[in-house]
Amino acid sequence: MLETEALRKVFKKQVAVDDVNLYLKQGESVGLLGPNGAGKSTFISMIATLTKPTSGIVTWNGKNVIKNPNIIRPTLGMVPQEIALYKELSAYENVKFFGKIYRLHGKKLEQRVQEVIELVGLKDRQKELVNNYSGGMQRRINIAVALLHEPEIIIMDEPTVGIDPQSRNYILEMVKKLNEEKGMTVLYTSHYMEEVERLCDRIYIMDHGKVIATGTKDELTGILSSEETINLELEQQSKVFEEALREQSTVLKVTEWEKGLRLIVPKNSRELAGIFHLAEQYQAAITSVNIQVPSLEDVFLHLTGRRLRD
Ligand SMILES: Nc1ncnc2c1ncn2[C@@H]1O[C@H](COP(=O)(O)OP(=O)(O)OP(=O)(O)O)[C@@H](O)[C@H]1O
Repeated sequence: MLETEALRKVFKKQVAVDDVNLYLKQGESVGLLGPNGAGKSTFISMIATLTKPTSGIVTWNGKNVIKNPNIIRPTLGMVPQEIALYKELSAYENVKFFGKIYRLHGKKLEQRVQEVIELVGLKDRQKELVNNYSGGMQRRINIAVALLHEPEIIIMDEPTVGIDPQSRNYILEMVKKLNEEKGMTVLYTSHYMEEVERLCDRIYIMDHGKVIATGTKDELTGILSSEETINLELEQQSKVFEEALREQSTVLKVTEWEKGLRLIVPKNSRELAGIFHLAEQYQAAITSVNIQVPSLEDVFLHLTGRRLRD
């Protein structure tokens, strides 16, 4: 239904999106996961026909969107990262204003305004000025605006960044409902792996403008089925211990985390005895050990050598 082929955007010499192929079937919820600067915003803004690609194709039901943006615009709802609201107007007035831009009027306008405000859970507070809203409530109104014209597909650009946990949870649940109960197709970008794990049927992992892996969560973590992660909590970080671990042929990767070190080792390698031995040798005090099944974060680490939120 929506497909991109070798979609590319170069700003001067900076390749922001590097020949990305992606597809979304009707009713699917697809996640685009990547760190800041991976090219997610630029990619989706090309799909939403807000940015012109340097090269490549976007099709909607087989028709070329770049040549004719009106093929997709009426059926697409876009939730941008920044808040695009009039702060000195009430939430109700804001939504109504955008409804008129979508050429809704009269009873239909009033009905849709109330439906979307209810959907984002702000019916009781719709008459308040947006200026008095929390960041999370403002995001919810932004989402309401994107839903006004009953789009078939909604594209969300990191809708939970910088907002309170309650609004975050509300937004996640709402996206899930829109997808599962209303059958809306969703393209959701985030650098929080828990969010795409929770919401998305399929995931594209993006880094430096490229898609570096794609699949269901199980398929992606399956990349690491031969490995496991060991989290070592240390009394304090120890560079010599870290270096000694790196030199072990059975330790595939070592990274620091706030409480100690994280190691990737082959599954069932029985590496722990060796690790304790080294810790003793280098006088590193291990306070806790935890072996974890692979997450999308580990997949990202495995593929790039960096953590998603470095
Ligand atoms: N208008 C622009 N002019 C020049 N460079 C740009 C422009 N927009 C984006 N870039 C660059 O393209 C790269 C990808 O940026 P983009 O905003 O698409 O990434 P992102 O994954 O959405 O990250 P973020 O979450 O920080 O927005 C970055 O290096 C960014 O600096």
